[in-house]
Amino acid sequence: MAECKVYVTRRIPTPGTKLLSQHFKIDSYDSDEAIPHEVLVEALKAKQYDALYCMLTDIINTEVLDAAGPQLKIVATMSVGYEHIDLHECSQRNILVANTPGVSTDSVAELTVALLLMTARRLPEGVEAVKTGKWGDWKPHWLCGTELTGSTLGIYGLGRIGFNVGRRLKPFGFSKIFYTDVHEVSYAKDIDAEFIDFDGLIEKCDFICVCCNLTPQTQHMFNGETFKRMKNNAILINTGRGGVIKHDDLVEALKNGDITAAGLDVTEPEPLPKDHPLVLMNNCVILPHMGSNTWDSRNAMAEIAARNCIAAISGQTPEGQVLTN
Ligand SMILES: O=C(O)[C@H](O)CO
Repeated sequence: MAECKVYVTRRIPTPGTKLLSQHFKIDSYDSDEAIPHEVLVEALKAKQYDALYCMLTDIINTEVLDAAGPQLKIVATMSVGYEHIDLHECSQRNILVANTPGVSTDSVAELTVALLLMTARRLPEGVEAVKTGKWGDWKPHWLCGTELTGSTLGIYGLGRIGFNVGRRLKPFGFSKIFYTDVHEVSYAKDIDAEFIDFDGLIEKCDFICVCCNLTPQTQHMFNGETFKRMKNNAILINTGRGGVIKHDDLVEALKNGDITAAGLDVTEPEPLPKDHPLVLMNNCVILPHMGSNTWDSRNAMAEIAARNCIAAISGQTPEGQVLTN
């Protein structure tokens, strides 16, 4: 049997390369930076790769798939999100699509809790004050934040990550946990979470954690109209996808006091320019999309994406197969 070939769009953690090298001849973009789209297209042309191992920064569209050619069996992304891949086009061409579910659940859930606490208790402002010599005498009103105890928590998207955020936050003593999803899920009872529609979620919750994927249904669900209906004391946390929030509207909502604060690990666009109004606001805490940045998660993600490629060339169902139709 001819040797199978994979194109890898970035330097990846060693466990992924090790596994791939047992089954494939590997070509890769030898950089820690994202491959420019036109470079990816050129790299794939006439090379007859069996597998394309990509990242969430690579737009896998018709142009890329045309360049890869009809022998391509799989697009395996080293991410949970797969909104950068044209699923319809892959399905038309019988190309499998696979992601890395499960292995970054804990890391993203942990970071969501950290971001919620950072935002609620204004920790970045405190750290900044110490570093810049603004820590003066103790003052009754200085840097007061919001307590979690007794508040209502809303989780938008109770998948693996949303559930694990709820599980970690429950011991903080929220008076009630609500969740909104496309339908009710039985495991919600393990964290005593109550199903509620989107209107109820935004009107009742003091904290809302966005933990969903970006889909046509979730895109810009948090917009000017939504913010006007949220509680003025509400704090919005997003570790799902930036596109779920309309950022220009969030700027206005934070300025007008429609909501109190926001904590974002994902933004639209990414990276957010350093002079973006949200970056300059004290009531918005922004992290550079680092939810899955732990060695455990990244090594596991690299490995599962490699296993997905191997499954595809062995005629097996990849464990992270995404349904494309
Ligand atoms: O989709 C994912 O896996 C994450 O957003 C990357 O950290």
